[in-house]
Amino acid sequence: MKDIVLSCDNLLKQYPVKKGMFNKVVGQKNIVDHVSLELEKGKTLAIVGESGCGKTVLTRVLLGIEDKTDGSIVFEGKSVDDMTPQEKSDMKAKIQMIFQDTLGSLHPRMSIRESLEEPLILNGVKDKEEREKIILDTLSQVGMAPMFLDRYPHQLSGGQRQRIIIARCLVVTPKIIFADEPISALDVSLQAQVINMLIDLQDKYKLSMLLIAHDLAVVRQIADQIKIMYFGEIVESAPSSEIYKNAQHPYTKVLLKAAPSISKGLEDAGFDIDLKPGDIPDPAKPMPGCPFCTRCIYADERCMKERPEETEVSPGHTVRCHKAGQI
Ligand SMILES: Nc1ncnc2c1ncn2[C@@H]1O[C@H](COP(=O)(O)OP(=O)(O)OP(=O)(O)O)[C@@H](O)[C@H]1O
Repeated sequence: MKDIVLSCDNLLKQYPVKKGMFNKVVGQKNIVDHVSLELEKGKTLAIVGESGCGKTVLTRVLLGIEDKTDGSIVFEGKSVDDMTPQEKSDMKAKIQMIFQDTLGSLHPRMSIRESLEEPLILNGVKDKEEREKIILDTLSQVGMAPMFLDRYPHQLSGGQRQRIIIARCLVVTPKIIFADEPISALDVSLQAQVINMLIDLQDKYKLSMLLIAHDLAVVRQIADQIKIMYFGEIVESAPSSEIYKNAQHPYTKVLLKAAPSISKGLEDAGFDIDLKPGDIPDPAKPMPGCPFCTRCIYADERCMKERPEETEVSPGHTVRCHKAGQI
């Protein structure tokens, strides 16, 4: 049986559409559009989609930084709607976040030791010696020497800072890590190191990971499950290997083609498709059909008029596309 640590069902996040000099609210736009997902213990779920598709808003709502408009979120078997404020704050402590901006994620005037000590103090670890022991243990887990403790963020390289940010998450023994583009700001040579380290740490601590990325190459090595997000919706969802071998949605195929390291040799498998010149729809002006139809080379009249339902093409592989199986 699956051990689900965090899930959401039909999650909806709307923002008001404002107009005119007085910012009058004239409607609502769906930014996270009825998203459902399950995060399993010790596994990585990747959400992949281009900039602006709603990935960050989804993580903010899941974390409780922003309120959901509708739908449900369940953490360790309990709905967040039924949680006391204390339970909500315990949940937040068990979910830690890694961002891509390594410099902005650490306080510039705090030494590395202070940065690692702060979450421990906030989590009630009162004994200084105990804090130092946890810090030294965690530092070695991320492959950093104790001499870095007295340095400041600007004295570290991007890769070293990302290790410290990961250590800062780990000191409070989280259950889940949300990683928002954790390696996109790093040099290619460092990317593999950080990904390998995350894989090792995940295995060691049985961490669940929600990995946010705009590139399918980045998540290939680490994701167990991949969800492709477009315009606030999950348009394809499958186990990782299935996405790379048997993608069904044209948008997924475009993303595969855009990742040179994985697109090589895949042309014959139908991944050599391009985008039609067209705009991403405006969330403030919802359209009746498939949101991808303005950029899809296969779109026909039905795609313009009728929103595709989610259909299962094989066990655990779902897609929202009228053309699935035909292209
Ligand atoms: N507070 C807000 N009010 C209104 N619209 C917002 C707000 N926050 C985000 N948005 C809009 O929601 C959409 C999704 O934003 P989001 O940051 O989640 O995208 P993303 O997929 O994470 O992009 P990126 O990869 O660039 O971070 C964008 O169009 C953004 O302008």
